[in-house]
Amino acid sequence: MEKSFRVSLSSWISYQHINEQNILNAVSIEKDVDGFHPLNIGRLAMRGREPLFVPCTPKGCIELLHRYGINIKGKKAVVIGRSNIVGMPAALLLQREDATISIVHSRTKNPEEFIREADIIISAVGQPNMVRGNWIKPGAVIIDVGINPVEDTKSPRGYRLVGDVCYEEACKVASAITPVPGGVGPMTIAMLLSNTLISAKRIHNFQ
Ligand SMILES: NC(=O)C1=CN([C@@H]2O[C@H](COP(=O)(O)OP(=O)(O)OC[C@H]3O[C@@H](n4cnc5c(N)ncnc54)[C@H](OP(=O)(O)O)[C@@H]3O)[C@@H](O)[C@H]2O)C=CC1
Ligand SMILES: Nc1nc(=O)c2c([nH]1)NC[C@@H]1CN(c3ccc(C(=O)N[C@@H](CCC(=O)O)C(=O)O)cc3)C=[N+]21
Repeated sequence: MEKSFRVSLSSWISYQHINEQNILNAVSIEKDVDGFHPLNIGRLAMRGREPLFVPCTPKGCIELLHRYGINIKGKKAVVIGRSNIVGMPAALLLQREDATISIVHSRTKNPEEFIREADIIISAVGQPNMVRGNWIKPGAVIIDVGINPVEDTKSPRGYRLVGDVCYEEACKVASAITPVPGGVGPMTIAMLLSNTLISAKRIHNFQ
């Protein structure tokens, strides 16, 4: 009994250890609606190549900029955060749109120096109210990706959601800012549906 338990325990451990890279490599690139497969990310990074799918949250950020008529070409943009799912692909997309980008991360010294220069700010950090009003260039456009729960005893859930940007301060300085909730979050979901539709149409040779 004990011996067989040991054997099954070791196989259980190898089953439970989900390896992110193995999973991402296993997803068929034609069905990679998250846009996380290394081939898709590689194509996103290369000039003259097109990814089959653009990651949903960064795609939603660019869609918001387009829909609100915000010019990206030639603008200074800062992306705060460099994760594989948001910050890095957001920076690649802005660069593809001919912005000049800076990427700020946890090892950046004096992040506000970079942020103050930017015409467009995309923040994907996960730190409530990190970006203050006096870090923002007057007239800048702010896309706040952060979804951060903060304790709020007055809310029925016991918490409320805030972004990475101090909204009350930033809305006085920015020319446009996305709220949290009701900003990028719902766009992510819409872009996942958009990518799923693109995938289905391609698979069925549908226009
Ligand atoms: N609205 C939406 O649809 C989505 C929202 N989110 C939200 O966006 C936020 C970020 O998500 P995700 O990218 O997955 O998070 P990760 O934790 O994977 O990445 C956070 C990034 O922020 C950087 N960072 C951390 N602290 C600081 C700091 N003090 N100053 C500057 N940079 C810092 C990290 O730097 P380093 O690389 O050096 O560690 C890292 O690159 C979260 O709040 C998450 O919930 C995420 C996905 C979708
Ligand atoms: N591989 C991966 N893919 C993701 O897509 C992913 C992830 N990891 N890690 C965590 C973040 C977070 N995220 C959210 C998406 C939408 C809302 C959303 O729609 N929020 C609503 C509010 C919802 C509420 O009130 O609870 C809003 O902002 O209006 C929130 C959070 C996706 N993420």
